Amino acid sequence: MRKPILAGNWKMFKTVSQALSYVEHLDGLLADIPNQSQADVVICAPATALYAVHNQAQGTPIQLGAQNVHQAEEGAYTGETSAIMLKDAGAKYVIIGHSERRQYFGETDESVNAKVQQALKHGLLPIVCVGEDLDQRNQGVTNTLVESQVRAAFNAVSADDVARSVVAYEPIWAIGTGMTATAQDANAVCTHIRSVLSDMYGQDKANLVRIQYGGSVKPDNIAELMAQSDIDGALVGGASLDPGTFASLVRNAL
Ligand SMILES: O=C[C@H](O)COP(=O)(O)O
Repeated sequence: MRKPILAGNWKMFKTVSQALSYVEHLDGLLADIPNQSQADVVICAPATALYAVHNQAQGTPIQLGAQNVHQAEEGAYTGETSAIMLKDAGAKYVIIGHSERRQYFGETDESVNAKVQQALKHGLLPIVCVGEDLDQRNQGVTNTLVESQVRAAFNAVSADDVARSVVAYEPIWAIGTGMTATAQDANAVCTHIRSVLSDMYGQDKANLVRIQYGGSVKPDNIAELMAQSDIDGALVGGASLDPGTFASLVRNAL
């Protein structure tokens, strides 16, 4: 049985003071959800707020993730953040290869793979994002594309490391648009992702990997998504920005 993982991706929102007040508020709301400990609740904060959120979240069920990592150990990479730094700031997870990073910052399957390896090397758990755009979906190449993204992301990664990783299936056309894949369509792609992982690492390891769906997930559609066989959680953008909405989403997910 895979533990559900509900991760909020704040993207480029929230100052440190806004982040701290959010965490305090969310902690109080989670306390009212009796079975909340059955899920991992993660906030992927901007780099500037990581350390402060880490401190604020001590002793709460809220776990911390980052939104990006550089693939190098350290060096002259102005503006970048290493896995060592993220770990030091308190991050447990890191989102890698989000479609916004691929689209606006030139990330490729190769850089995603390097980042996955670097994150795992330093004990960060990657949340690896894959997904098709609307043209690709209309052309019927979703499974082919997602398969190549998954194979590339985990190239040369050990089976044990893959089992600790999270994959987020995020159809690009559903991100921030209010358009959600149907739960059945989303699950079909997540099942395909698991079959690819099974082909790469064997069924037992593939069954340990948690696969999230992302793309306009809200409190009112999370339950149906979570009821699917291969969806183990959600990567949530807009609906994670308000603690009340995110807490409702966690409640409805369970
Ligand atoms: O990382 C989160 C995704 O990009 C989904 O964003 P959204 O929930 O605002 O559609």
